[in-house]
Amino acid sequence: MLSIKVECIVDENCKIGESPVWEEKENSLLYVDINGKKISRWNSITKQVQSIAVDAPVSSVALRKSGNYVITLGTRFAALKWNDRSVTTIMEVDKDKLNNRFNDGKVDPEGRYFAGTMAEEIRPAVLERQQGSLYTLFPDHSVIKQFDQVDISNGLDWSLDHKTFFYIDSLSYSVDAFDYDLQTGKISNRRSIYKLEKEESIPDGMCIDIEGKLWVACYDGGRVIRLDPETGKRLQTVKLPVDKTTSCCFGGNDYSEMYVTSACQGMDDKWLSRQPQAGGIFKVTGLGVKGIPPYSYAG
Ligand SMILES: O=C(O)[C@H](O)[C@@H](O)[C@H](O)[C@H](O)CO
Ligand SMILES: [Zn+2]
Repeated sequence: MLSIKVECIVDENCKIGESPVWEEKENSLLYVDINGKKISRWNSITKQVQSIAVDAPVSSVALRKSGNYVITLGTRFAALKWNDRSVTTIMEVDKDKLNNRFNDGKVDPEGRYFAGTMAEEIRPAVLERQQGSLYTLFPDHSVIKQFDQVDISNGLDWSLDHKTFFYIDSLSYSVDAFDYDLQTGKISNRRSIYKLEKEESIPDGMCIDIEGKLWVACYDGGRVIRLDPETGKRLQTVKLPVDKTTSCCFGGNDYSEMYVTSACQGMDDKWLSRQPQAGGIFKVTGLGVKGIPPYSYAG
């Protein structure tokens, strides 16, 4: 019997920690603090964190095939060169929506960067609704809008056969699936595969494991849950010592560890004193299932 262990590896109070991505080449975990406006890299060997501050909310980071990274910054897709600390805009979206920002993003198996937008929150999960859209940045730097009318564009990933795209609009309290056309990057046939239970609260970031099951971080639920997208059943719940769990990814040795980000924004002093690790980064071992490496942006 494996025993699950949860450990806080970066004890910092990210306002909104998000977008954990394992970078094998650097033995490191990348993540962002959206409202802390920084991108960080935790080295699993030295245990040191390096950070780059930026001038706008940074909501996701992804690897780039040519080296370095791509990020979603404000309403821009941008390139980030780590050593130069330079950020260059690739494309801007939602130019007519001044109160919007990007939220979660991830690269598809063909190297396209998917990321969605939302209105700025007044407080957690309170915002002008239906202002967001889901976008795709292609390797040639063109952008398409996949759909609009999104409340909080959040977790996303692809099935292991690349025929299904999984997506979360947080305020729908649902994990959805679409048919995915890997050739064109187009999606169709939206349906719900899982509705969150009350104590699971709000679905946030998501990743897939090597058995094709989905792991969803539950914001205000203090947990990650494992779902079977075929049957729509929850298979497992892993609780964390903080309520605002925001996202998860696999990484570490052979992708056998899970990394979970969290947030502290919106918590009062009493809540924070009960959960001093709120906003920290956590490592979960002993799950007995591995993940898959992240894809890199091909542009
Ligand atoms: O982490 C994110 O994806 C958002 O930027 C957060 O703000 C939360 O998801 C949201 O508050 C929960 O509803
Ligand atoms: Zn999120």
